[in-house]
Amino acid sequence: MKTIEELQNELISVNDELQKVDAELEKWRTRQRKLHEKRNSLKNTINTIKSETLASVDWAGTEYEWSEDVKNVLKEKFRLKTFRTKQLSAINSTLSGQHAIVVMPTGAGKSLCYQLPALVRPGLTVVVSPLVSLMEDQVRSLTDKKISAKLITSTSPKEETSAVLNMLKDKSATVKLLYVTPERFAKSKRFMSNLQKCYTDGRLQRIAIDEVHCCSQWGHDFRPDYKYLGILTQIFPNIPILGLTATATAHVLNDVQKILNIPGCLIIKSTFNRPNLYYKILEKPTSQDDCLIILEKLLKYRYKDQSGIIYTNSIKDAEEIAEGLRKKGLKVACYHANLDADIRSKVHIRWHEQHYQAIVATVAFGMGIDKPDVRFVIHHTISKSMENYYQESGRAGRDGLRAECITLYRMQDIFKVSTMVFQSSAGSTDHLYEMVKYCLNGTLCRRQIIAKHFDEDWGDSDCNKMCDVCSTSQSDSPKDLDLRAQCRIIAHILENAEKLDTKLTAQKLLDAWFLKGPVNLRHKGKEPNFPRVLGEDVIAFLLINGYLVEDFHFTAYSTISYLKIGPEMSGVNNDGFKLKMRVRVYSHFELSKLAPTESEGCKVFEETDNKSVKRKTEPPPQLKVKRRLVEIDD
Ligand SMILES: Nc1ncnc2c1ncn2[C@@H]1O[C@H](COP(=O)(O)OP(=O)(O)OP(=O)(O)O)[C@@H](O)[C@H]1O
Repeated sequence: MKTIEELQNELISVNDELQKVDAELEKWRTRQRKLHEKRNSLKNTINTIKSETLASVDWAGTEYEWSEDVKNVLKEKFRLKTFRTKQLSAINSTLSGQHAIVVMPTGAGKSLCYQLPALVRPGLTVVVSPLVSLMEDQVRSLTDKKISAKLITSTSPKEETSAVLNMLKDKSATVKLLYVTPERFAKSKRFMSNLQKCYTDGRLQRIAIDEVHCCSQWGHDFRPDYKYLGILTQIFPNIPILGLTATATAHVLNDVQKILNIPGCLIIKSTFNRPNLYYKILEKPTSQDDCLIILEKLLKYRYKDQSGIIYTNSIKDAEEIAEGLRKKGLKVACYHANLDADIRSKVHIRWHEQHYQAIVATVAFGMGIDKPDVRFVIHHTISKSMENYYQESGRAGRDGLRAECITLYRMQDIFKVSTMVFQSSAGSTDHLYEMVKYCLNGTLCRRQIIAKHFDEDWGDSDCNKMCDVCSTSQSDSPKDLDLRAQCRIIAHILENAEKLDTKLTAQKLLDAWFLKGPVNLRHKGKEPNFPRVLGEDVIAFLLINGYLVEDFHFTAYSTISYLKIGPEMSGVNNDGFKLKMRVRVYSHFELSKLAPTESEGCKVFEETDNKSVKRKTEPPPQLKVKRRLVEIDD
């Protein structure tokens, strides 16, 4: 029998070997991870090249066998004279049998891209849509045009659902468009087997998927049942899929292609520039009462008799502001997820009917808003990302006429939003900081910041003085604030607080920096020789650039964001440390003067039959009222 010493020696050598194996495994795991990353990146590159090759084809031609019919249907059925940008390309590509994703900004006219082809070819187009209210609107509008369209929802009467399901098996049926929710594909066996019959009879023409970004977890409206749509290409081979969305980030588009099993498909993207929207950042006062005075002036004078939306980031704010404005004699209503569906629907309808001038809402007031004459969207608090901001502000000016997108910005709101973002699984502080960058900017065209977000490049003429930066004549050259000394002071304050076992919020840090608050937290130097409001900009600037980081702490009632020294601050005491911040230029803005109505920007691009692109002003389209906004068809 072995001695204990021998066994212990054996144990040591086994441990040594295990350590070596662990190190080896770690090496292989790292290699495996890298190979996975490389594989994904290669796949994405191949898909992008495939998409780009398809996109390099000129799809906007008028020489296709169906071109004459397309022209006639546009005029006779839809009573429209010309196509808007990329509509004809989308129509020709889907009629050619291509799988495609159409990316157009909100209000650009995506619906026509599948409604018109449905009438040019025999058979049925199935449209997947996430909201019952959107489906009802579309079916109503098509029926008005004498186009045969149906929908099935969980609330449709049994006989109606049955009739529609039978229609799928009926070779002589004349229905051209059928609207369903994604849940129908996932949960109704009868629907799927009847649709299979429709397919084997050769009557399924195409599947259009509206708001296709809902497939992706990276999108802003993820809907789990959209994932199920990936099987469609297997069940219905050769049936073209046409996805439509206003979300353009490459990450989401790649994900959507993967989920739908259409990698490398054609992507038809029109510009995201909305030339008729005027973008403006307005200094937000610290007190709610002062905020109300600004909002009152805007609604009473600048947007007198005009319709709009005020977005807040909490139900409490929405209720307080609506109440405050009502007390000032304004006709506004509140909208948030805690209200009953009936009340929300009533509020929405009355706003459409111009009974309310504005809706004070949380972002629950979102997808499905199709009021063309929204002349202003005011953000009382910043959005949680640029993507969200673009979608929310984009609800203004759908009629192509001038509208204003105003954001009230103040440093304190960063932390209101970051604590919410930190608690939710979907958001990210990186995305929020992009939004903060947009607000802190006072020298670069706001459109250029938005364009960067969508991988686009817009020049001065694309803005045409339709943002506060471009419309302000900047006589003095921009000023840079040297932050070397101030950074050292801020780092010192935070180090000292840590020694005292004290955590500092941004406000407390500002206090200590401006020699206010508890004496033991202050520094020994002089107070900064600039106003505190510029100090707020400095703190925000340091935060979004990694010199400061947020440290979130939970209490029983809330989440608090404290500030800590960030990784970029490590070199602050080195001789070579340099840091400058461009000082914001505040533009003039008349709260009490009627907003301008005319501008070059009030034009929308149109794609004509002969492909030349020209500008044209449109009359506002008819009002459409969305009934139910948020139901999910289950
Ligand atoms: N070629 C066109 N000429 C004039 N008006 C058009 C044209 N195409 C669409 N429209 C009108 O533009 C408006 C917006 O269209 P639609 O609802 O399809 O937009 P959308 O891109 O789907 O927007 P959202 O993303 O908000 O759903 C509608 O009133 C529609 O009638």
